[in-house]
Amino acid sequence: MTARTLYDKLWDDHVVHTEEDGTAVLYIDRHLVHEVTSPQAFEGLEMAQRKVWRLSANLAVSDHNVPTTDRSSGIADPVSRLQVDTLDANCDRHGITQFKMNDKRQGIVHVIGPEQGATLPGMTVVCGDSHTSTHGAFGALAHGIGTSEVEHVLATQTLLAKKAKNMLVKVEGRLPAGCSAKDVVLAIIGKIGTAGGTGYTIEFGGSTIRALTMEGRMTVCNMAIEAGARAGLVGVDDTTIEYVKGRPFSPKGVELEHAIAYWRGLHTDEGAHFDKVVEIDATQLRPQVTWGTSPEMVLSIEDRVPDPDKEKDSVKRGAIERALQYMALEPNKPISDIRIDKVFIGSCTNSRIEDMREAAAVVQRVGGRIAGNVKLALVVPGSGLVKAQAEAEGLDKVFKAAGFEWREPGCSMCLAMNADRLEPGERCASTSNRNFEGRQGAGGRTHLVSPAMAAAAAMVGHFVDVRRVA
Ligand SMILES: CC(C)[C@H](C(=O)O)[C@@H](O)C(=O)O
Ligand code: SF4
Repeated sequence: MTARTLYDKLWDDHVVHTEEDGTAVLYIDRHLVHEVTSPQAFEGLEMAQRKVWRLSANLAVSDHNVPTTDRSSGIADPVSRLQVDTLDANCDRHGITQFKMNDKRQGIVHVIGPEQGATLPGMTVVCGDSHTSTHGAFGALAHGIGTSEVEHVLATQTLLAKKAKNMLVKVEGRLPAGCSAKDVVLAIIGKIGTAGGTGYTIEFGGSTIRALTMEGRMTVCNMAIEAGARAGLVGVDDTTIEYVKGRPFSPKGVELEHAIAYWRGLHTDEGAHFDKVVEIDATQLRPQVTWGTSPEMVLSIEDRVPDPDKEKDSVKRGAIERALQYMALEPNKPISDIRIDKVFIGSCTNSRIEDMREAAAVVQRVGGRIAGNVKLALVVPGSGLVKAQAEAEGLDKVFKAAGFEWREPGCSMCLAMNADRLEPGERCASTSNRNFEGRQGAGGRTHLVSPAMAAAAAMVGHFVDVRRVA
């Protein structure tokens, strides 16, 4: 048999039918649903008088529009309230399992899927959300879909798809102190660009990736979409299997044994062909900070803001100039001199328990309170269960004592769809995944960093090499 990549295997195991032009019908194992991209899908289903094809494949949660402050009196904003109420009503009507806003298991869809064992190796996982790539960390074929596709999946449990090409991003070596999975993925995007993965499914491999925890692998796959690839993947190993075992939705007993036997084969065969291979030396990494308005505009904490005059390519020069203007940065300014107004530790990239621990450890190490110029520092756990775990470990106390706000789970300040946002001109150190103009609020300026770097910036008031703070 010819050697196959992990992507080839996942694809082959889910294809129901392929047309001559390559369009395939893929079977979908898990459909995650949130309030933003599902209302029209349910409406379409009802207009066609269809039922949900396989109820148990669906799991729903509201995350983008939920408030992160006290929820006892509901949602103040009428638009957000309508979105959340609509999802509740749709799930109730169809009998779809949903974690409602005040359920302890509620959280960001990409955090709760894996946490519940609803995301499993070998699955096809879709959701009307581009960061569905996160779930590829489990050796699952996972990607975002549009609202009309959400309706298609609800109605048929299948999706029309065309196979992408295979790309391998191989990261080798031990991560230096102060660097984490976030720095790895920012560096990858810095190298290949936001279009580098377009048309590919990216498998992340190499010793650095193997050494990452499942949470770290999720952080990397989460941002595959920012590298242009709809899906990111990591092969299954003991780390994967250990993480998956014993979760509410995972198989048990003999079913688990059968599943593990299958999962063990979910890696790329020796000698399989990749259409593109990129190699990264992790030992050379430094903590990363984005300076511009695209995730590829990224440098290390030891660098300076780029100088457009040094760029020969006029298109690139124009892009740098525009980004610097929006970000209100002067060329050649040391990244470590950039002062910030707000800090956001959260989002589906970095809101799991290890992220909370990493940030709290820095806060504790530096000691004292957040810097005077930092108006607001938010810590938003990715789910109610992450929040409870963090509280059991006393992390909330560490944050609160230092002046951070400890919030309820949701997308929060990752994007301006709820009450948490930047005001025009404000500058934020954020652990999220997108730094586009206005992403965190009209006129807001976003710098993407790791949880450790965000915590360090909060304490010092400007970006700082986390290896240098106390
Ligand atoms: C609202 C949703 C459709 C969107 C996405 O697809 O990713 C959001 O989650 C984001 O991060 O921009
Ligand atoms: S946390 Fe941010 S990136 Fe993730 S799903 Fe929510 S809005 Fe999208």
